[in-house]
Amino acid sequence: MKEVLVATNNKGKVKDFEELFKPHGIQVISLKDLDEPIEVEETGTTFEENAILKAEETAKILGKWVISDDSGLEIDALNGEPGVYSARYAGEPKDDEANIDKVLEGLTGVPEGSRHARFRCVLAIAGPGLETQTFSGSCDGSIAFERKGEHGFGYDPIFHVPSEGKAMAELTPSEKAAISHRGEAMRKFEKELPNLIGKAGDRS
Ligand SMILES: O=P(O)(O)OP(=O)(O)OP(=O)(O)OC[C@H]1O[C@@H](n2cnc3c(O)ncnc32)[C@H](O)[C@@H]1O
Ligand SMILES: [Mg+2]
Repeated sequence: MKEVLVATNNKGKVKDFEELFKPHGIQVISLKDLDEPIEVEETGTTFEENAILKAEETAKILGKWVISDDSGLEIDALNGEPGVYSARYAGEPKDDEANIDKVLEGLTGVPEGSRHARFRCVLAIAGPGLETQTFSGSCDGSIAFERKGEHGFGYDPIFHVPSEGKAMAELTPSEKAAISHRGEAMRKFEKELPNLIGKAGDRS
């Protein structure tokens, strides 16, 4: 496995995955690199359902193993919103800045101690001859009052990471990989990697 197809159209996720696969010498190819667009409808009600949908549908279309990622932000004071709707919280088309504005407005008047939130991520791997597997991770923090930092994507500028004393967007890619929801899911996936490479070898 010298390259891996990640079934995502999100450039920010692609960068995270490049950082995560770098130590394995594995190159990341995403749906953005394909000639034909693939956009799987995310009709599930959980991160796990959507991750499986994206991985299985894309694997069926391409006829090879793919990894997908479904993720989002859960804010306690907003009863778990935006959750599985994180990408399009402020409506179509997907707009990270508008999503952040909507979260900050929703939390108007909510004091510092009541702004707990968590990022969640479920990775799924699916493909020919493989039983679909999932790996999950989460990252606890709180929603800041304003944006900080230039790294990352999505809600990173307003997600305060207490262990680092910084916003997620202030962390370098390798610092984010070490503590993020995607990093945690990825480390579980890594444990399974030797088995998966073995299975890939059996098929060739
Ligand atoms: O479905 P794909 O094509 O992978 O791309 P997407 O952006 O639509 O991805 P999701 O459906 O999984 O929605 C995840 C959203 O949650 C947010 N999100 C997920 N992980 C994040 C992270 O590490 N940092 C900041 N925001 C994140 C961000 O708004 C994403 O658009
Ligand atoms: Mg999506």
